[in-house]
Amino acid sequence: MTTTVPLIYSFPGFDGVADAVADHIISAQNQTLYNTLDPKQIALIKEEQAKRPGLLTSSSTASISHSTNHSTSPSTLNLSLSTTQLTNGISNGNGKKDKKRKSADIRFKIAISGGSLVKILNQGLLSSSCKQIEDLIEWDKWDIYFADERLVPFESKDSNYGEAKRQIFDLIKGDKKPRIFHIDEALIDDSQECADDYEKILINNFARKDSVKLPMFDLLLLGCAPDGHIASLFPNHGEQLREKLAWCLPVSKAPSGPENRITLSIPVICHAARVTFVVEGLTKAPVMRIIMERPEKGLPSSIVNEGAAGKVSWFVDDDALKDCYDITKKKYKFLSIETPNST
Ligand SMILES: O=C1O[C@H](COP(=O)(O)O)[C@@H](O)[C@H](O)[C@H]1O
Repeated sequence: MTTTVPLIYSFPGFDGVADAVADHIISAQNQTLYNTLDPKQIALIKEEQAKRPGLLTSSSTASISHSTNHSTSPSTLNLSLSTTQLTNGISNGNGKKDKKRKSADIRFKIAISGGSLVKILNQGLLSSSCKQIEDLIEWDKWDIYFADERLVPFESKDSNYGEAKRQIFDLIKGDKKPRIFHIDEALIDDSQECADDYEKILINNFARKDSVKLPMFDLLLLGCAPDGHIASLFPNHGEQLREKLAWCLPVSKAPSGPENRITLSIPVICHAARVTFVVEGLTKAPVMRIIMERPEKGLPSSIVNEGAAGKVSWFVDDDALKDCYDITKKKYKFLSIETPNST
């Protein structure tokens, strides 16, 4: 394994991480939906879209998404386009314009993890002192997926979807809601069936007509546990870490937390447009040192640092970085919201 250096942003504490992660998410959202971070340009595009609802705003890669009964807010067949650019039409590759793809169809496709990340997202997106955020997040253009799920009932505190619902989705004000793609709770007793079913949702949404080798999330948010697992990929589960084909894997005998789970595979994680790790707290200091200074140990996050090189960033507080000496920390530059006091 070569040494690949990801971007490491460090912050004095939890609030600083939460504010920066919120800014990072909004920037990914705007880049996906408008292909720009410039608020004036975004306002202009929105104005144009309001005047001409059919305006095409995107080109290049198109993925077709179709909501299934797994989405909590089903809607109609939908074409979603990943890079945006104001244009009057989209070339279908033969130089012809495809009139069907409309700006309103572009979705921000994000996958989130469970665990401590959920609190960070609650703080950064919904409880921030920065009031601007409410106006900047376009929840109704989000498709939210899960990087992994623990196979327990949704009402359990161990359920990633359950906790995200209680701490994020249920607290979104107004009627503009995201579409949420979670596992089928009826399948929690069979991890293989549950993983296959979730993979089908991904295939349906990312590859219905196109032959797509891997789904491409616009943003994938990952945590990292003290034992080094990310999503539900555990350090000593070699077979899973080496998986090349499957998008979604069943996990049994997880060494910490609920034993049975499903998880996105390493190739899917590495294929995302942006892979972002969010880690805070003293308990993470030992594992952060191994990840940052001993990549040859091959922890799951080191595999991702390498496999998704150039797209990976880490948002970490000073406690979690306290044992890392041989790293270059970057100061995070706010791109979409005003720099809050916490950083
Ligand atoms: O089991 C899990 O743990 C990881 C890390 O959680 P954290 O609380 O240490 O941040 C989490 O990312 C994953 O989604 C979850 O299933």
